[in-house]
Amino acid sequence: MNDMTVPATQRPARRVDAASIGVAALLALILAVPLLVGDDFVSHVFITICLYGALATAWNIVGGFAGQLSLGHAIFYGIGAYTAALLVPYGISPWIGMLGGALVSALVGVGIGLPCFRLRGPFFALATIAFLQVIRLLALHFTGLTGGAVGLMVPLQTGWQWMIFFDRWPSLLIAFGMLAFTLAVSGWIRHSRFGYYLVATREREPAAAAAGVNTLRIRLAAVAVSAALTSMVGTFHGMYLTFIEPEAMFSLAFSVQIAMFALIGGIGTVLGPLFGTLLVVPLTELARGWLGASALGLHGFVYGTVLVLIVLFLPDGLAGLLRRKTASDAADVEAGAPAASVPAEARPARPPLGEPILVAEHLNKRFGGLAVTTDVSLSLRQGEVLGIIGPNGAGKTTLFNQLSGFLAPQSGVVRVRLADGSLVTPATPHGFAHAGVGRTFQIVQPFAAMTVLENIMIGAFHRHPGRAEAREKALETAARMGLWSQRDLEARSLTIGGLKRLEVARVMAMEPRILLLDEVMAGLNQTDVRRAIRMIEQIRDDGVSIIAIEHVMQAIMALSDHVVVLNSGRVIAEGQPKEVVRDPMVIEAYLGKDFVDAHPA
Ligand SMILES: Nc1ncnc2c1ncn2[C@@H]1O[C@H](COP(=O)(O)OP(=O)(O)OP(=O)(O)O)[C@@H](O)[C@H]1O
Repeated sequence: MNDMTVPATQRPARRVDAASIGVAALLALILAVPLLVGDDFVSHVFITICLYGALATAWNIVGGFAGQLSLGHAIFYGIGAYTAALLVPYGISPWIGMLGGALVSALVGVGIGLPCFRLRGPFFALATIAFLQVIRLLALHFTGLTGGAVGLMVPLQTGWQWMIFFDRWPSLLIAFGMLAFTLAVSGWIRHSRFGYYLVATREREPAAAAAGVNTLRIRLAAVAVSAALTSMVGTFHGMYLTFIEPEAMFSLAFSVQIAMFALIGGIGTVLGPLFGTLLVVPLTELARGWLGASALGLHGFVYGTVLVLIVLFLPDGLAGLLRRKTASDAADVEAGAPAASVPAEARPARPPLGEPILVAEHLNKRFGGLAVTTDVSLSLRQGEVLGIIGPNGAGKTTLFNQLSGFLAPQSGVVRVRLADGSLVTPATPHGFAHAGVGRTFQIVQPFAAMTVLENIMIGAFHRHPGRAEAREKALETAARMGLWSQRDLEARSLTIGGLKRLEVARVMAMEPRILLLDEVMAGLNQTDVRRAIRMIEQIRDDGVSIIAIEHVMQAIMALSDHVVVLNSGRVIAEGQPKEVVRDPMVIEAYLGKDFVDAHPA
């Protein structure tokens, strides 16, 4: 790696250090204030802050990182409380019950997630509410187990073994430990490959799948972790309250409340849920304490007011405010980039084309009555650039979707040769990615909330699971793809040319052996087209075999070793570019006579 990358990799570390000190100071205050004040009510408020902060942080793993707005998280809270409380009469410590509850909750979470993760937006939220109501009704019905509407008293045995104390401070220590543990898990997730994959899946599921992410599995893992953590807090809260009943334990209002803390503090950030809790819980508890029975339900008014103010003035929550501040402090872009590309004359001569590396045989695909690909066969050889051209609606993108696992052909097969020479037929986008096939999308699919570098890291994680190595690979790829100076910008701020390069950079960071490019030059000006042609030549010379759908004939003529022409879903011609453009059928269906007049032999 070039020397110039060293400052770039060190600078964020200093920011992280400052942030870590801030977090440690905040946590120390949360623990120290109630211990120093020594008042029961203050201790109770801080215990509540710790517990709700932990619950909101756990919720945020699914609701924020994965972007799935669950309103049924009380299910796991209730399971945690009931599992431990039901085991206590058998002499089993709640600490053991807590682990059992976490395991049951993780399994229930996966069971609910499997059908629900097929749903999007409000439908997902509604489905989680429906599951919560079913479980609440079941808990009310099975009175022998749960005590039904009458509820269940937790046997009053005190001491660390039973999680019940006369003093407040042991409860405070446990609640604080839960908050710290949940934050540590959440922070680890956010900064690991798992967290990057979750955010990528939230932002653009197809692009994440093309980068090799098994999007369903990653979401199920998130719900399992989130459910287990929520359940652990539920166990302790049940013991702290010493009385549990279905209406309170499986409450919709409680589920909404947890989600709201995260929304107020900053959804999808590690500390946001805690910030939200720190703002709202003291306000509501103090209002309750001061006004007592004269203003029952006032806490709902406080939540509502804070939520309205946040939505109006801080749509990214409190954490968004902090992020804006640190981003402006850190606006320090260095100039210059490592050498981006090797000059063409310095590159070694191209080796002869090798054996077929991707083969499609007799692909047929219909959408209802419309035959979009009919008996399409093609073969890409090692080191080759295969151009696919054809008029709009010819079926080119549909063919690409079959070559990358996004669509299953009704008949026909796609085979990919692995590095060891064996042929496989993957069935899913991540299966194709694992077989070495990378693809771009005709309509660019950036992970908008991530920086350019983080976007490229999503591709780099495919072969470099560690964050540091993925970052190193992404920096190198950014330099090669001419994105060095934009690496710390949010992807949404790039121009169309930059977005197209980012699309290719993300795929190249996966180190694919086969690259499928879907109209990467559409909408580019002449300078950017020439730049893109040089970029693709360089990728080809690095040993990647390429299939490119393109309308820019200048690029097709300059790059392609072989061209396939599609029209109305059928291959109407194929061969060397110079032969194909003179084919009367191609001229009639696609190029037009003007093209031949403008490009005489
Ligand atoms: N999911 C779908 N459901 C129904 N019809 C579809 C679907 N996707 C594509 N089509 C139709 O299939 C045909 C081929 O579309 P496709 O996008 O593959 O063409 P294309 O050659 O890539 O076109 P363009 O050059 O405009 O991108 C079009 O008529 C399109 O409307």
